[in-house]
Amino acid sequence: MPHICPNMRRVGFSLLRHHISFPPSSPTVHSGTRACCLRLGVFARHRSSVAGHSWQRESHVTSALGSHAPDLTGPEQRLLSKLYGGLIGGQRASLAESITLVETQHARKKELAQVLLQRVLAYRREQESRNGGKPVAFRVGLSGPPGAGKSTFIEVVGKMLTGRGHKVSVLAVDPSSCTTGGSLMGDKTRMTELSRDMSAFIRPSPASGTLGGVTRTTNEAIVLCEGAGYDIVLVETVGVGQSEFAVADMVDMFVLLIPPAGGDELQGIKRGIIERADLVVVTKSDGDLLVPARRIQAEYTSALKLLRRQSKSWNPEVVRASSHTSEGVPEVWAKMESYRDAMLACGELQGRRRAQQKVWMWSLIQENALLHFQNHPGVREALPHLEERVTKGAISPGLAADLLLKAFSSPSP
Ligand SMILES: Nc1nc2c(ncn2[C@@H]2O[C@H](COP(=O)(O)OP(=O)(O)OP(=O)(O)O)[C@@H](O)[C@H]2O)c(=O)[nH]1
Repeated sequence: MPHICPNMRRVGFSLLRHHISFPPSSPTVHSGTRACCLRLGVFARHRSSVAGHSWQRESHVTSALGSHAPDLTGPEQRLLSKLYGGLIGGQRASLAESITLVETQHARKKELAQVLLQRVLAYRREQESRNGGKPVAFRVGLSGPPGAGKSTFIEVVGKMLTGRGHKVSVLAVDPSSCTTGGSLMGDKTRMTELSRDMSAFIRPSPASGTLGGVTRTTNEAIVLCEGAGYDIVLVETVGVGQSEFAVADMVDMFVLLIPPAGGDELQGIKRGIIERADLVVVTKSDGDLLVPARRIQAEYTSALKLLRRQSKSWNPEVVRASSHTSEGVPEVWAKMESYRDAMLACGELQGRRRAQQKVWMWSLIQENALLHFQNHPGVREALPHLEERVTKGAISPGLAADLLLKAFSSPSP
C-alpha cells in the first residue's frame, strides 16, 4: 500500500463528493509521481553535457523540488543520458525505447520515465522560445469508424509530407486494447510504405491498459516525438468508445474521416464527436463511390451549420479526398495548414494547448485518486458489505457513498 499524503486524500474525497465520474478500476499505479518529481533535482545535479545541452541548466527549475530526492544510480543516470542524447539527436531507436519507458507499468521505470520526460519538456520549451513562443510541432488527431480509410489516408498524407521535408510521427490509440487486450487497429499490416520511410516514425497503441493510462502515455509519447524533431504528429484512433474524445483533448486539430456509406454505417458516428471536429474528410471519393461521397459531403455540410462553433477564427468544413487517386489529398493538407495558421495567429491554438495540459493533469488525478480510494484499507474493508446492502436496497447509494468517504478520510489503521 503506497503512502498517501493527506492532500491526495482531500483531492480524492472532494472529487468524489462532487460526483465527478471516474474511469473503472485501473491497473495503472502512479504512486511514484511525486517521488520522481523530487528526483528531478538529483537528475539536474548530474552534470553531464549531452548533445550540447547541460543538465545544469535546468537546476533552477527543479531545485525547489529536489531536497529529499534519493539518488539515481549510475546505470540509471547513464541510461537516461543515453536516451535523452539519442532522442534529441533524432534517433528512432532512442525514441522507441523512450516511449517504451513511458508505457511501462514498472514503478521504478515509471519514475525514470518522468525524469526523462521532464528533461525533454525543458528542451522543447527552449525550442519554443527560440520559435517566438510558438509550438514547434503540429498535432493532428484523426478519427473515424472502422474501415473509414484512416490508415490508407495517413500513409498517403504521411508520404506527401515526408516528401516535402517534414518529419512525421504516427501514434495510434486503440480503444479495444483497453477493454479486451485485443486490437481493432493493430492486427493487420498498416502503412507499410510509410513505416519504411526514414523520416517517419509509426508507433502502435500500447497493448493494454485503461483509456486513462493509454491517454497518459500517448500524451507523453507526443512530447517525446516532438523532442525527437518530428514536426508533425498524427494521432489515429477508431471512432469507438471514448477514445476519440480523449484524442481530441490532446491535439491541435481534430479531423473526422467519414466513408461514403449511408445509413447504419454512419449511425455509429456520435453527434458529440462531430461537434469536436475541426475538419471532416469524406474518404474514398473515387470511382463508384464518388457520387455517394458528394452526397455525404452535402449532408455533413448542412449538419455542421447547425452545430455550435468551437472557434471564433475557424469554421469547420467538409472536404472530399481519395487516397487511391490522391485527388483532394494536397487540398486536405492545405486546409489543415490554414487552420493551424489561423489558430496560431489568434492565439487559440496556444490557448487550447494550455487548457489540454489541465485536462491531462485532472485525468491523471482522477485515475490516481480513485485508485487510492479503492486501495484504502478502511474502504476495502467496508466496501463488500456496503455494496451488498446497496444492491439489496437496504441503504441508499448516497448513504453508502458517504460512509465509504468517511472511511477514506479517517487515518489508515
Ligand atoms: N476506393 C477507395 N478505397 C479506399 C480508399 N482508402 C481506403 N480504401 C479501402 O478501404 C478499406 C479500409 O481502409 P483502411 O485504411 O484500412 O481503413 P481504416 O479506417 O484504417 O480501418 P480500421 O483499421 O479498421 O479502422 C481498405 O480496403 C482500403 O483499400 C480510397 O481512397 N478509395
